[in-house]
Amino acid sequence: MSIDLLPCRFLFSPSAAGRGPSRRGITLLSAGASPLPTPSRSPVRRRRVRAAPPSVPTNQAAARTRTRTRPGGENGKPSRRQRRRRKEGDEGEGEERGGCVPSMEEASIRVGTLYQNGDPLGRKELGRCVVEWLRQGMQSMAAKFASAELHGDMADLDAAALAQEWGSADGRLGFVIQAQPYMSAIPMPKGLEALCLKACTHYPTLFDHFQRELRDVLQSCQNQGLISDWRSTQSWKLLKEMANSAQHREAVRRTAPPRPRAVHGSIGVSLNKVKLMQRRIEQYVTHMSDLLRIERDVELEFTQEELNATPMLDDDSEPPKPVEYLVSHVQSQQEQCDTICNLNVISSSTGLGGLHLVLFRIEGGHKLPPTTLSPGDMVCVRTCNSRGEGATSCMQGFVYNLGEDGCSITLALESRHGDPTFSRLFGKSVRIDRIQGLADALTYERNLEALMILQRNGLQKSNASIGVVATLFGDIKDVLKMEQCNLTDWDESITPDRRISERYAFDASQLRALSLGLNKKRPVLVIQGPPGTGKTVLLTELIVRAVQQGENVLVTAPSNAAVDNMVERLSSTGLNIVRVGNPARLSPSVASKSLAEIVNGRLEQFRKELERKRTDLRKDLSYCIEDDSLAAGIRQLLKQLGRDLEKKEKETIREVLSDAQVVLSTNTGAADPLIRRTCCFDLVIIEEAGQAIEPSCWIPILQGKRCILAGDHCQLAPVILSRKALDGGLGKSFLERATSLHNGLLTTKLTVQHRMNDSIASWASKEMYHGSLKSSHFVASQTLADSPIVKATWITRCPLLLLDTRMPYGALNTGCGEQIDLAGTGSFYNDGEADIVTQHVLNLVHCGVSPTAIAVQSPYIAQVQLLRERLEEYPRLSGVEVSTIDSFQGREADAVVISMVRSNPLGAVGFLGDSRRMNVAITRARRHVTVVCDTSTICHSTFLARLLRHIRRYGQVKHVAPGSLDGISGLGFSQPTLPSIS
Ligand SMILES: Nc1ncnc2c1ncn2[C@@H]1O[C@H](COP(=O)(O)OP(=O)(O)OP(=O)(O)O)[C@@H](O)[C@H]1O
Repeated sequence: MSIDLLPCRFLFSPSAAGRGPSRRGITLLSAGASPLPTPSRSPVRRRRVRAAPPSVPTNQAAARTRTRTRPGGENGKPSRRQRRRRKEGDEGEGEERGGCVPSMEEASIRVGTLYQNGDPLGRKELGRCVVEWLRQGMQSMAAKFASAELHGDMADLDAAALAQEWGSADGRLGFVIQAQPYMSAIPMPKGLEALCLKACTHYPTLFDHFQRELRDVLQSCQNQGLISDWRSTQSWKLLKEMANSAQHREAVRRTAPPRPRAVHGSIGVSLNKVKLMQRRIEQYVTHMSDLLRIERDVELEFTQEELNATPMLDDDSEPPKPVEYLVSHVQSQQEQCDTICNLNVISSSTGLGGLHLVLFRIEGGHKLPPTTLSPGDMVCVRTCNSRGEGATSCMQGFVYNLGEDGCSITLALESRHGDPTFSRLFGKSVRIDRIQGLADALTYERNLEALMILQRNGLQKSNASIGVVATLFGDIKDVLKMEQCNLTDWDESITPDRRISERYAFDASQLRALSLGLNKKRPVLVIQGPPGTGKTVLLTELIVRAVQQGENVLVTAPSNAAVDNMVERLSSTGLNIVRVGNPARLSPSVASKSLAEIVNGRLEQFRKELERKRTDLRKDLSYCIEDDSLAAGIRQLLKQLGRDLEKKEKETIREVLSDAQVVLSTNTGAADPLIRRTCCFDLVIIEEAGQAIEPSCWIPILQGKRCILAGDHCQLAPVILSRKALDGGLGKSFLERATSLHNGLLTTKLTVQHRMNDSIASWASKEMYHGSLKSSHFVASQTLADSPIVKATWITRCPLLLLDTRMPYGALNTGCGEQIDLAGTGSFYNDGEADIVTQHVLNLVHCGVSPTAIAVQSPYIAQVQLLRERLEEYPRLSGVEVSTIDSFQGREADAVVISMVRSNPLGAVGFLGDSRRMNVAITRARRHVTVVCDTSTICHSTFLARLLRHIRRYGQVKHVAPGSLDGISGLGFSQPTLPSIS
């Protein structure tokens, strides 16, 4: 069917009004004078402006102006009553010109600006006046269209042709042209003419308004019974078809302004990118949870092995007695274990923080056997038979204390969900095993919980650490976008804060780290520092200054020892610090800062008073008859006193924690509800972050607005038992991962070490840090002999010494071979080396070196124990610290003596070849390092061979046999006759 669109145009043209009937004989109406009833407004339609129909001029503008000039409510805003009055006025008064008169603000909207801000239509900014103006124009056009419907003229129109006409590029123009007379029949709002002209030539806008107005007109007709169903009218169907036509859609798409991208309010990144981040988080959480589960399963296996390894007594054996045994799994985890059998539960009580304290005594009131158990040790508790054989299911807990009478031991047992499962221990014979590798269910749960929180809340606006999460899971563009939105600040050119520290003159790299660390807008900072570069010192200063700038700080570390080290450093700063953690696991030196101690101190008076009341009530109770109502009342009062104490305790804990400027705990300890519930921190600092597994770091990170990770990925890594979990990445620390993110944007490096003689530091620098570690000139040439109380001998002047147990012609000195620990630990010891170490330490002390300035280390626990025994034989040596390398990380000593132990024909060096462990061992020394070893075994590792070569070059070498050293003269052996090799 051929289509003649002219009549249609003509039909809708208001300019044709009064020129007589159209070709099709339709009555034409003038614009704005619809014969149809004014449509009632659909309830779903939002009308911002109430205006009388244009045909009815109103004084609304004047009324509105008047209303505007009336004094407003608070803040100049119109009060509710004024708004209501204005509304009433609007309804009652007419409008002078157009729908309304724009405010100065509206009038000042410029079309150019609208285009610039990506909203050329100015949908938002057009303002109610322009929208109203458009609506009125399109209403009158729609009325005409509907009137054609009522007069039956629509049937002749071909919808497809009309759609093509209006949908095509030309048709678009056609529609716009047709609309113009209707639009110009309505007076434009004053001052918005430019905007109105822009809007009334914008096809999608016009069409959109037209469609809505037509709907309203038709609905109104339906309401008045002029048509039966507005949706089935010819005009509506026609319009729908047009709207659905490909041409129309294409036209709309081409002219539609680009949609402003939805943006996440807190981080300024588009929602699509946020979705991508969330997907990354989910993948990460799934992966990490799997690895945690794998690791936990392997830990449980080890635990079971250990429990099964408990030697059982045979029938002829003595009555039950403590069984001491050693276990072996991973060498670095070797620890002696202890067991106490035949214990009875005496009583239980609740300790601070809801700990369930259970008191045990040996059956028959005997003394406890000699035990290596000490407060803080993790234990497993099981029921046992009369021979000490334990049941398979066990409970986990800690040694809380050992009774002073030597007969009792108190354990802190965990109760899950308020269920004190230990009640089943009552009346039974119980055994306690200490096993180092015991799978710690609580730690596992807390790590997993942190991952879940990360997944659920990580990108939520309410999450304080959203900036940190977005930085770690976004790409570099997201990070820069956040900076553009002024939400973060990665400025590296910040002028270092050169305020003089009371304690140290910081070097340039430290000052830079300090400045970056104090930038409140930097979500993440990684301080990567080789040994001795002052990470701990710097963190202490940073915490002090962060508190000065009004921040509260959460400080965590993977181990209790590292946290306690920070507590000690902060104790002298005068800050209000609180150490949270199981009181049994804290070192005595920090007890005064522990939450338990502080709370107990504050409650002392309250407790005394409560105890006095209790005693009085009990006395009263004793005078009462059993079923007396008075007795019941007293019992109630006693219960109430217990509740009062509990309440007071909770209040005090909350008070102490919220008053604290710095809260310290282990990473997993930060999941303690006491910390979680109390506050959100401005700054979270994780010390020794290179030693922590990633999930554990999320526990503190998610509690702060920004975080600082400090550590060294070339020192000890997290200990992982499962090979699969290790390969999956659980052994890679957060610090290591964050260092490589965003081209190193998050990281700052400390480059100057302030601890070691340069001969010691240069080995670490070359071997581990690509030569980037420099020595401060204050320490570069320091030796033991610098101290006025130390005799200057060739030993005390020598920073590096190798005591070789093999003679120059290749024979190993007697007694210097390695031996496997007969107790079955899998650990090694070396008698000859223990002897040489002891003699050497005696030499040093004889020269005037303080025993407390000497640290003896060995990677093997069996050797550590042997060395302790040997040194204990000499009271003069009391104060010399003997420990495994792992437990000495983070600390330092003037002189360090290392016993390498391994000496075998195969050249097996075990985990001595772990460069990170050896890096830690050597770099603990300030002025002197002695390595005692069998060089022919050790040099089988190329890494260790390079260490030996370094010592030969920059230090001294002496071949020694046990007993050849004279620890009494102080010059036990003469200076090597052979010059050191250069
Ligand atoms: N700017 C400085 N001026 C003088 N001494 C400093 C400075 N910075 C650090 N030190 C000293 O250097 C030694 C090492 O510092 P610290 O223990 O903080 O280093 P670290 O990086 O934590 O070492 P590690 O990683 O080996 O544990 C300490 O004795 C400390 O007092």
